[in-house]
Amino acid sequence: MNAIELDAVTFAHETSGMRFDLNVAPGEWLAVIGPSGAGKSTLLDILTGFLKPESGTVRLEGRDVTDRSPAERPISVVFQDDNLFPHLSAERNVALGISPTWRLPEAALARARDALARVGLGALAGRLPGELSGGERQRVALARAFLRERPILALDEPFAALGPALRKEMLDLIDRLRVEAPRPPAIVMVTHHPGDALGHADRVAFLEAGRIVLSGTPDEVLSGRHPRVAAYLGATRGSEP
Ligand SMILES: Nc1ncnc2c1ncn2[C@@H]1O[C@H](COP(=O)(O)OP(=O)(O)OP(=O)(O)O)[C@@H](O)[C@H]1O
Repeated sequence: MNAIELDAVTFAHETSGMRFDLNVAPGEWLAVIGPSGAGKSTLLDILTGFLKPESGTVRLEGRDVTDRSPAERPISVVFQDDNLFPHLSAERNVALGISPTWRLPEAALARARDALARVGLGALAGRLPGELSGGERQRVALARAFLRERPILALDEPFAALGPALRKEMLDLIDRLRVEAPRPPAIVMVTHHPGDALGHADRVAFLEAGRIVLSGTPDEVLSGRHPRVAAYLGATRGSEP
């Protein structure tokens, strides 16, 4: 059984039509790349349930969730920013991932502290998000996402605001959290940095004009043998740090 199946899913914004067919295996890490406007965010929004497709089926863990809201789907999402409640400490933010109640039980807080220690933030568990750096905030968001143990993790350019060295650190952290997870989630990661996939993702999907044009191992796709991918890589090279 696949973790994710998008079957003939269509969606049209005012000027652009999309159609996606995609399978992601349990525990597989898929990076989604492609030019601006290709449909990467739309694909993720359909997967997470923020957009409802016009036709087709979204199946997660074998269950048809096409009409289900984001909260009803077995997914955690980490965005580029605004993942955390600004008035709550890091440990409370993480604990809310497993115990969404106002009066957090001590057991949930203890698990949250443990999760923060595993991402190197044990000493900062009591800080508010505003008292953490951008990279630290994303560590908190990742700690929460992995603690929830949802079968699917959607990453929407989570490290776009970070410099290349920090991005690499974060990708390494995901590698480690995957290995340590009782059941590693399937990951779909939208990124504007194709190089992020190398050494981390299992597969890369290249999107253009609302279609998945090519899907393969990072080495295959990023070799640039496909002319459309080569054109995209050529265009991004100038901006790739
Ligand atoms: N709310 C909207 N209303 C109308 N058109 C939209 C809307 N959101 C996206 N689009 C259009 O749909 C297409 C795909 O947009 P999408 O945001 O999915 O692309 P993307 O690959 O994520 O782009 P980027 O890399 O710039 O974030 C684009 O042509 C965009 O202009």
